[in-house]
Amino acid sequence: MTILQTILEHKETLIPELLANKPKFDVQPKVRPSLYDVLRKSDTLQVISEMKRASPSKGLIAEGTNPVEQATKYERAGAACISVLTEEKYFKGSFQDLADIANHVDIPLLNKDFIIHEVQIDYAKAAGASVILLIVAALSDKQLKAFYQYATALGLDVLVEVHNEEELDRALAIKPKIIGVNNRDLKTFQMDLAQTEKLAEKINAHEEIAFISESGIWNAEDANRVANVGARGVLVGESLMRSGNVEEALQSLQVSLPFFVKDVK
Ligand SMILES: O=C(O)c1ccccc1NCC(=O)[C@H](O)[C@H](O)COP(=O)(O)O
Repeated sequence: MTILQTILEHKETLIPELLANKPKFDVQPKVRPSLYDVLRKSDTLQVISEMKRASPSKGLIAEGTNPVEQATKYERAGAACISVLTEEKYFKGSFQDLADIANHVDIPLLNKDFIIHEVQIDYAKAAGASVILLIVAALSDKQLKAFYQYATALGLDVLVEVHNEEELDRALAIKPKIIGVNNRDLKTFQMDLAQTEKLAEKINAHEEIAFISESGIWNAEDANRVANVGARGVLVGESLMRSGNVEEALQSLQVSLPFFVKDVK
């Protein structure tokens, strides 16, 4: 069984618990900028900065990190969006992390989790997220479409994540506004920025899509590599979590976009 299957099986066991408890968090209502607009209006590569304590591929990364302090550092350094992992068993995240961060930052907030049921979208919204993640590899076509529609009806942005061309074709069928190419193969953990390069042309044929590159971004060279094929943003976890100077590390990734077109009013 792959780690993705293991995570999804574990998620399934949690759904009855989520359904039994109405999502309730002490979160002040806030209107956040749309992630889509931020990506489309900026002429530098936008950094979606992740609160990531641990991962299946790397084990512990930064276990004792205070999520609000980390998110505040990201916001001050100019992050476009904060990504918060809420999966507990493998990533040591929580919805409480998300809710706490929501009360302390004003930029878009992505709930990074493995969504397989609509109730998880209710939790994301209740805990203050303005963006959710749908992983194509984890969903049937029917689920993908239904969850996309459900989330957008709730006013959430949706990041649709793909890793290969077959997943990209399935994603394009629902006409998403934001696509993320994950450079990490979630089945083998193999990392290759070439995935972003391989899929870029097909994504760029859809002018209205804002496309980002996810995982394995460590420095300006990586950032330039994905910006050069049309990515408008990067999703970065480990390198920022491990950095002794978050501001410097984050700002080194904000490279100029070679093909910038300011097309959103
Ligand atoms: O990070 C993992 O090991 C992992 C394993 C299985 C499924 C998902 C996983 N990560 C989620 C992510 O997509 C990343 O946290 C995110 O893109 C940031 O990646 P990185 O900058 O490489 O930490």
